[in-house]
Amino acid sequence: MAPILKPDLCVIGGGSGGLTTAAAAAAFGVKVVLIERGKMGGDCLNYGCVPSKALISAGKHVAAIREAGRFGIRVGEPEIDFAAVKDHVRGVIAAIEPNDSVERFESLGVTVIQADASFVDEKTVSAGGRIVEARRYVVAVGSSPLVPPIEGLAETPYFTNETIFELRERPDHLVVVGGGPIGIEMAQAHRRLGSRVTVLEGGSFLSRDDPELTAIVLGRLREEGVQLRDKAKVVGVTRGENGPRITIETGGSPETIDASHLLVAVGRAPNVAGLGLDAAGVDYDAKGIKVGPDLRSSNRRVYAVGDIAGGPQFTHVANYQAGLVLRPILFRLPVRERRDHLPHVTFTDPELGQVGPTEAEAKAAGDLHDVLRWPYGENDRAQAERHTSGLIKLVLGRKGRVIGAGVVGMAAGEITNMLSLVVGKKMSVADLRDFVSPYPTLSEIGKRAATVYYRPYTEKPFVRRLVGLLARFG
Ligand SMILES: Cc1cc2nc3c(=O)[nH]c(=O)nc-3n(C[C@H](O)[C@H](O)[C@H](O)COP(=O)(O)OP(=O)(O)OC[C@H]3O[C@@H](n4cnc5c(N)ncnc54)[C@H](O)[C@@H]3O)c2cc1C
Ligand SMILES: NC(=O)c1ccc[n+]([C@@H]2O[C@H](COP(=O)([O-])OP(=O)(O)OC[C@H]3O[C@@H](n4cnc5c(N)ncnc54)[C@H](O)[C@@H]3O)[C@@H](O)[C@H]2O)c1
Repeated sequence: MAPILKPDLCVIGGGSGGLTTAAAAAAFGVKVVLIERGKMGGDCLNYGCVPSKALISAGKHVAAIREAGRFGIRVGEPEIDFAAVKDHVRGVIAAIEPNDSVERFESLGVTVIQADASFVDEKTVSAGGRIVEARRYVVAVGSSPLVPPIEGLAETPYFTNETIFELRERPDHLVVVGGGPIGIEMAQAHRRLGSRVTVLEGGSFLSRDDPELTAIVLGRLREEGVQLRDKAKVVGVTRGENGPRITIETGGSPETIDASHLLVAVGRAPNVAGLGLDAAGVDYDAKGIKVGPDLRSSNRRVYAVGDIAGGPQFTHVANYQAGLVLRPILFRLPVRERRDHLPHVTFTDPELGQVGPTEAEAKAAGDLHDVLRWPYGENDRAQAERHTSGLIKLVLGRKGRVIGAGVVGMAAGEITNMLSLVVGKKMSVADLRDFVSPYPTLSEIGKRAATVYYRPYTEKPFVRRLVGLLARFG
């Protein structure tokens, strides 16, 4: 029998959160065991961010060719080889894979076990016949596609984010259940690559974002021919003649829609099954492992990061949390997670970014003092790029502090980086006004929105009188 492993740290799950934790801890010379049961890189690399952004990028090229006429360039309708597009997606994963590989982590000094991990008691984990007794554990086991209890779904073939990227023939009519970020990103990409696409959303589309901004994204999808049906709850699925037949409830009598392919994207379920959390004394619920602001579970040796920790489900959040838990684990320092500065971006065209509260959220919390807007149409670079549809909104708290910001438009994800710094560092409109933004860049819209705050000052009689008085002195 192999000897018991007794590392300082055992990380369970080799996705975004787990790999960041393991690599950073190993860099400090700490003994680390990493356990991964599936593909290294987890959801983000294999079934999530990376393949979805690669597919979106292919769709963007199609759109650019179709729009080339606006620049005086004449090209025909692009010919799309769907299987070759999937080769491109596979190629992007392959290019990133070495960073997340077993070989790389072993070269960093991490002991990697490729097996299913399960707690056997509060201090011990078993995986692939090995026993691990670590001083601390970081659980980063992620989430899986939620399969809703829709009648007939289990008996009908359907896709999730774990299978859709393997599909090599172009869907004739893709019906997407769920109008969250997965559904909307996948809908636009498939439409651009030549499929008919219908999205069925039981509530409202992209409901976590500002409706004033999402309206611009949804308008674009409709213009491109995506059928968007909100308040259309899917209640049943059967096998139709050419694929799944979907029944929706829209308030009136039920309606049916025929698809060639069905993609289910209705949220995520935490990967708690088989993890032995009860044996470990780790409390959990339907959202995942229950953690405090220090990301520690009810078992003081066990921390949780990423999707399993029950908070916002993004790779950058998993990475941020990985950075946080290392402080108590390595340096015995206290730590407190912040959520008010976490950004997210939906990679549609136009992109949609948000950091901190939306206007409605700030209002509901009683924190809203002002909202500043600046349209893309008033930005010279947006004009040169002919991408003038878009808007930035700065949500202000007391004394001109930027507590939230949303942006929709070309490269909104990149602009969200700057806004994330502004909100995270608790900056004010004065900071945005005073920094020098290179011309002509799209990011200038942040600065221009900030100047709106000062417009009323130019109208104040006192200020005008003072300027007039000073002018007399030459
Ligand atoms: C289609 C899609 C697109 C997305 N796009 C974006 C995006 O653009 N930007 C963004 O920020 N986020 C995006 N996300 C979300 C992002 O992928 C997740 O938030 C992120 O992967 C979470 O990281 P994690 O470490 O918590 O989990 P994961 O990356 O999923 O890693 C968990 C790992 O744990 C392993 N595991 C599970 N149970 C066990 C066990 N018992 N023993 C051993 N190993 C186990 C799994 O095999 C997996 O590899 C997207 C998600 C999807 C589905
Ligand atoms: N760009 C990004 O950062 C990005 C991209 C994709 C996914 N993600 C992450 O993955 C998570 C999961 O995304 P998601 O889109 O699957 O989930 P989601 O929870 O954001 O959206 C699911 C949608 O499905 C709808 N729905 C549920 N049951 C339904 C039914 N029976 N009929 C019709 N509609 C129904 C819900 O009303 C909801 O709007 C996101 O929350 C996000 O954290 C991030």
